[in-house]
Amino acid sequence: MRIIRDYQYVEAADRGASVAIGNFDGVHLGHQSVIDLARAAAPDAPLGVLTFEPHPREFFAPDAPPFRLMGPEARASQLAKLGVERLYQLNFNAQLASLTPEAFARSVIAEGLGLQHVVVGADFCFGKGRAGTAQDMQAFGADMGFGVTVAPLLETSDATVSSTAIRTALSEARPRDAAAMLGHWHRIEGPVIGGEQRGRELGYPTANMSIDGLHPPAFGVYAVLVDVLEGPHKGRYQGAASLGVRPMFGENRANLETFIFDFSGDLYGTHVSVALVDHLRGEEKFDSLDALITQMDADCTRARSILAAL
Ligand SMILES: Cc1cc2nc3c(=O)[nH]c(=O)nc-3n(C[C@H](O)[C@H](O)[C@H](O)COP(=O)(O)O)c2cc1C
Ligand SMILES: Nc1ncnc2c1ncn2[C@@H]1O[C@H](COP(=O)(O)OP(=O)(O)O)[C@@H](O)[C@H]1O
Repeated sequence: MRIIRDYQYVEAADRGASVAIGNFDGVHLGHQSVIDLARAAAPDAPLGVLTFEPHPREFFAPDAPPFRLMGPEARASQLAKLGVERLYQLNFNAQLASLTPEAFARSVIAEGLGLQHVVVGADFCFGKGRAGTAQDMQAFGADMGFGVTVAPLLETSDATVSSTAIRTALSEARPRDAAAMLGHWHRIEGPVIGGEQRGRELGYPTANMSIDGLHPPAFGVYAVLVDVLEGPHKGRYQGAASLGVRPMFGENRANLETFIFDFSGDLYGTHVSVALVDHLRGEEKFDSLDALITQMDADCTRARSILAAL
């Protein structure tokens, strides 16, 4: 998959694609069906996704609480897994935000990227003031020479699949419900960072990861699947992770701390991906470190049996 960040000066090989447009936060089942429509609309064209970075909501409200399900790297790797060959990840800035719907269709889609076909969801809005609708896109396509498919909103048996519904499920400690809408586990990805070096003393060294900039799932202890994505320890593991502020040890910045079963080795700086499978309990402040360790032993036993049953 090639990532193209500018809609001007695009190479010939990166033009003529059939593209799904949107933010693709989470790359959930609805997003996957939109991508399938882009593939079906022009099977011989390069398959693409047109998205924005930062997320337009982050651009317009930079101080709002973090809401994203994934960062741009995790999104790109998830899209690549679906067979996307071109990721047009346009820099969302004041200039792009100021384009009218017609100027966006002409300058970005028709002329800049030379797209052959675009697929948008039925609720898609675009251009300055979000004034353009999916129907407007169809009219521009007819006029400017690109095909347009409007994808219906995907529903599961009980709800419309949406990034918002997935955020709610994660906030309410229902990671399996989130996974049912995502079509994959919700994952937190990034490099392992240093902590207080307390874990090894407790007998539970934990690979720590930042959750800055991400929608925080419910705090507490989770059964997790761990993919070490690179380096000598690359592979799939199981574990138990604590997500939150660690009330045993004062007020801390929320992060994710993962104890990996049957593992020893140095993971600092290594990119890992942690999938939240089940929420076991909330974070607690125990009377003693021994009480915490006893509870961690129980958490790990329970996580092992949950993960063995997957
Ligand atoms: C399975 C598990 C359960 C945990 N439960 C709690 C908890 O209930 N309360 C808490 O304050 N910290 C909890 N933690 C976080 C540990 O306190 C933290 O990982 C440990 O202090 C290591 O910190 P360090 O990585 O900065 O060295 C838990 C960690 C794991 C792996
Ligand atoms: N089973 C394991 N699970 C997680 N990390 C481990 C494990 N064994 C060794 N490590 C290494 O130990 C580090 C965590 O040790 P810890 O004492 O908790 O330090 P820190 O406070 O820096 O996270 C991890 O980042 C990783 O490099």
